[in-house]
Amino acid sequence: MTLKLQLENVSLPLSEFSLKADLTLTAPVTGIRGPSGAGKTSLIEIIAGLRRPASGRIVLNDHVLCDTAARVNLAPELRRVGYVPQDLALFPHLSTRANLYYGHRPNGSATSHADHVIDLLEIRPLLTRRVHNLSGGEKQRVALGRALLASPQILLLDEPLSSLDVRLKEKILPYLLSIREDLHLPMIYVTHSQKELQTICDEVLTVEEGRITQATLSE
Ligand SMILES: Nc1ncnc2c1ncn2[C@@H]1O[C@H](COP(=O)(O)OP(=O)(O)OP(=O)(O)O)[C@@H](O)[C@H]1O
Repeated sequence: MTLKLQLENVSLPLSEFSLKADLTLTAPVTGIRGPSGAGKTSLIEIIAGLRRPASGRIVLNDHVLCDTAARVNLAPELRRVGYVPQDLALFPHLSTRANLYYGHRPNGSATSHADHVIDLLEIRPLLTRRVHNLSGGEKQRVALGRALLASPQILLLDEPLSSLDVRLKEKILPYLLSIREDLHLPMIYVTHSQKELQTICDEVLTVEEGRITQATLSE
């Protein structure tokens, strides 16, 4: 899947500064890094539709998601944007299956897409388990699966490995690479880890006090 995500003169006032974005993303996987409190999550949430910018325009593959001048701001579920927040936001009392299919959007070959995702992430044995009984790594895979079953055109990942210990990081990273290689799904990947940036990302942006600059992967 090719990507063209345009953020045109996007501005969001935060407590100490404003987040400003004026860029076009086309890389398969764009990494986002920057100090704590720099505005990384805010940027992701604007794209996901969870926050409304004060001004600007956001266009995903020629589909207008937000245009403040035209008073357009699509609801998150209408954006074809998959989002896995830092806290995963799973429903603990529901089964893995119910969580997975929560935002399910059949994409034509519906069953095969769902089956493919479930097998790719190796979560079939977990389908009938309640989510609150799953391990951290299992929950992470279920959250990824839920986002993928909504057939997004882009996947937004906010520090997907940061809460996992080293052993689990090593286990989950290959699944993220499979999403990249097998599903060819473009991603925006927020991380503090240079290793993750180098392993999974094609380009990297740095966010500092709301300002976004292009960086190189080797820095
Ligand atoms: N709803 C809000 N209104 C105003 N300011 C906010 C809001 N949410 C967060 N902020 C502030 O905006 C700044 C950026 O927050 P954000 O969560 O986007 O940073 P971040 O780069 O993702 O940080 P971290 O790496 O710690 O997750 C912080 O100073 C935060 O306190």
